[in-house]
Amino acid sequence: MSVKPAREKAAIIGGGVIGGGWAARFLLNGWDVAVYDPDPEAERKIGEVLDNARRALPALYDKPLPPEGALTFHDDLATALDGATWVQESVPERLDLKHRIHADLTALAPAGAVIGSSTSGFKPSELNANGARAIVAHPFNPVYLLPLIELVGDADDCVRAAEILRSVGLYPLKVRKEIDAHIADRFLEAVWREALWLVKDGIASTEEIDEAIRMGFGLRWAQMGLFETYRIAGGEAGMKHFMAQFGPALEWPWTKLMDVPEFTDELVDLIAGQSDAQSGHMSIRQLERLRDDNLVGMMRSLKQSGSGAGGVICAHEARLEVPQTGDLPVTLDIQVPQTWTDYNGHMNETHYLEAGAKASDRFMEMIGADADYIAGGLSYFTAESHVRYLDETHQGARLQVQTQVLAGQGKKLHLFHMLRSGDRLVATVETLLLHVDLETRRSCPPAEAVEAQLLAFASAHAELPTPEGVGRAVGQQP
Ligand SMILES: NC(=O)C1=CN([C@@H]2O[C@H](COP(=O)(O)OP(=O)(O)OC[C@H]3O[C@@H](n4cnc5c(N)ncnc54)[C@H](O)[C@@H]3O)[C@@H](O)[C@H]2O)C=CC1
Ligand SMILES: C[N+](C)(C)CC(=O)CC(=O)[O-]
Repeated sequence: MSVKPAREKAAIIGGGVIGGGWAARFLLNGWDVAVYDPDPEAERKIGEVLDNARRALPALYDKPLPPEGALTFHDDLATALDGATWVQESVPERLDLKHRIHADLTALAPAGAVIGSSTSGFKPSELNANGARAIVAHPFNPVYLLPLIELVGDADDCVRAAEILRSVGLYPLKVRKEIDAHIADRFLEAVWREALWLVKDGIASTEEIDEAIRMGFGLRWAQMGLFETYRIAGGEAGMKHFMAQFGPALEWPWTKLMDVPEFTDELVDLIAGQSDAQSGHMSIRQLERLRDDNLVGMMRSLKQSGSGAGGVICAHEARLEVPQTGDLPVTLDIQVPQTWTDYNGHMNETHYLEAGAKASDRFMEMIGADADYIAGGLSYFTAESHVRYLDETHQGARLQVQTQVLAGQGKKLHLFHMLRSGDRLVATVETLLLHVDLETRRSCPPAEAVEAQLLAFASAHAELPTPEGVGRAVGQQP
């Protein structure tokens, strides 16, 4: 009898904005999560973060995440920590408070557990000044979507932590030396400081500053960062030319450098007032959902090239399984992202074909026509597709595709994809693919091993009834 392995457990100490995001990241990756937070509102707040996470994180993937773990709340720290593999402290950014909490965590957490701190700026040597054993595991909001975790501290603990973080789809970046505010918050601090000056000096409003970011360099940074972007900006002459041209500007008075505007009531009111005028018509949860839908759309695009966060999702997706049920292979199992929907409030027509195309790609992998095979110069091209739209499906719905081989001999591969949402058949995509030589760009027979696997599917599927709708032409719909 096979014994199901026990689920891993994470203890979340402090369940606010960041602790809630960590809880969602672990839960949606199948971990049990125990939360310790004295705030009586913590359960409600985490519930709301979790609702937003459920509509966003699974929509990044073309495979389902593991079944959700169990979420529990505890008044007693020892119970929350019992059996935890990962302990994440996310209490407010005050060193005295962090010292008290880490003394307790070091005493009570299981000896083998990683103890991470979400601190935005404290160094491990500061956190551990009284003998604690934490590493910095600094996340980015929303933790359930953004992959970066800056790891700072003991080398062995960071190696162990990195493997766990990768298993839940995160991207650990080991910071070589501890410094105040790690790597990313050094930038964010500089940008924020300059922005505060621009508002205080009446140069720009909060809205104009946000436009200056999101209409320009913000778009560039998500896919290439700073240095790769500037390499291109140097033109054919490259990075040295870029530095020669723009380096001297660092000496000019472009920035206020280290001066920080004084946080007077007047400045705080000015910024808060402009921010209300800019975004006050939406609640924080609505803004979070808008942000998440945009992030999911952008991150799904980055998957195409494997750039930046897109590469992290691809690597995590390769570790996920598509559960198989029934006589036909399940070739796609996804949660419909918001960016697949349209002004009619349902999944847009183009994405039914996209789902069919992804199912064809997956079926090719199943018969051995995978990335290595394609790199070897052989592949399939789609020659014809027919989509029947039978029912609606919506954002957040689970969409599963099962694929029947109608014919699979020689150069031809004739597939019938059935798209289901729950027990409803919402579309069929019938596709004819031709095997091609990528050098001559002409059709040719597949390699023997691929043909053998294809024939095995084809003969098994020939025993099954022909699905309703096969061979249907446009206009024949009843
Ligand atoms: N908000 C952000 O954008 C980011 C914050 N961080 C870091 O994450 C940490 C937490 O920040 P936020 O989540 O923003 O703060 P928050 O104020 O939203 O949440 C803090 C939570 O800790 C709880 N708490 C207070 N004392 C506690 C105690 N003794 N034991 C257990 N829980 C306790 C509070 O009730 C609250 O729910 C900070 O170290 C911060 O620097 C890191 C990345 C981004
Ligand atoms: C504002 N902040 C310093 C708490 C921001 C971070 O630490 C990271 C983030 O999510 O931007």
